[in-house]
Amino acid sequence: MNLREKYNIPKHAVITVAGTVGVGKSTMTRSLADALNFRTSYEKVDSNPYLERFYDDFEKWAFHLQVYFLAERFKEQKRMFEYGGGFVQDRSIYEDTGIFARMHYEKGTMDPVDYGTYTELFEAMVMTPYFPHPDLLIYLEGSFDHILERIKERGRPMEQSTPIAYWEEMYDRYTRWIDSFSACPVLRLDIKDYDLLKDPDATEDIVERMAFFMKQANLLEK
Ligand SMILES: Nc1ncnc2c1ncn2[C@@H]1O[C@H](COP(=O)(O)OP(=O)(O)O)[C@@H](O)[C@H]1O
Ligand SMILES: Nc1ncnc2c1ncn2[C@H]1C[C@H](O)[C@@H](COP(=O)(O)O)O1
Repeated sequence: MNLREKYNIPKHAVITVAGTVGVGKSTMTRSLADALNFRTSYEKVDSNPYLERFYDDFEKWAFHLQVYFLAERFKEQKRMFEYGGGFVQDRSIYEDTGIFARMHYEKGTMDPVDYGTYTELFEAMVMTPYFPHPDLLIYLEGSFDHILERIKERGRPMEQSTPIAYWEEMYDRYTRWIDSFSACPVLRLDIKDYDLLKDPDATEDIVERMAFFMKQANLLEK
């Protein structure tokens, strides 16, 4: 019996892992998907044709990158729908608009006309009754220093050369964003409370917490 069956997690659930850069979303996505026997949906980093150019010149590439991410996430949404769920997804589409696009617009590195076009496109595609929300969003949080340490440890060159102020701004925005997020139920996990890389029991503890949370929210299989 896998952990999904043991804890009655619905077979068709879509679980999204959210949080700032470097907090541990991809690692959590992999562990949960393995434990639940779910498929994964990752965001494209290595094969993303705009990401490095974007980090080199925010103003020039912000719009291209946002449209690219929006298209990619929408395709993934379609794929998850076609499989009928049973997915763990690395980052939500809501973070693209609520954190990244908005931050670049408000900090002056995304043109206001581009931002308007992007927002209209996002709303037409996502803010419709036909767009299914995840069943659960797992929000990973931790201290800024801990997260910065992880960004350094992972060592993606384009992120190493980005000023720390950028990560600080993003961190603060995430903290405010999650407090008002209401598109689906949110389970918050503090990264100091588990270590998926060193503790073999950590994943089961998290699945158990998920099941407890989903039971309170009436989301479990009967
Ligand atoms: N639970 C964990 N315990 C210890 N280190 C972790 C944990 N999760 C992630 N890491 C490390 O932190 C770094 C960022 O993790 P990653 O999953 O790539 O983050 P994200 O997808 O949120 O950007 C990686 O070096 C990863 O090995
Ligand atoms: N929507 C986005 N706009 C700008 N940058 C983004 C967006 N989504 C992801 N990113 C960046 C941030 C990181 O450098 C990589 C991957 O994110 P991660 O949180 O490490 O999975 O892409």
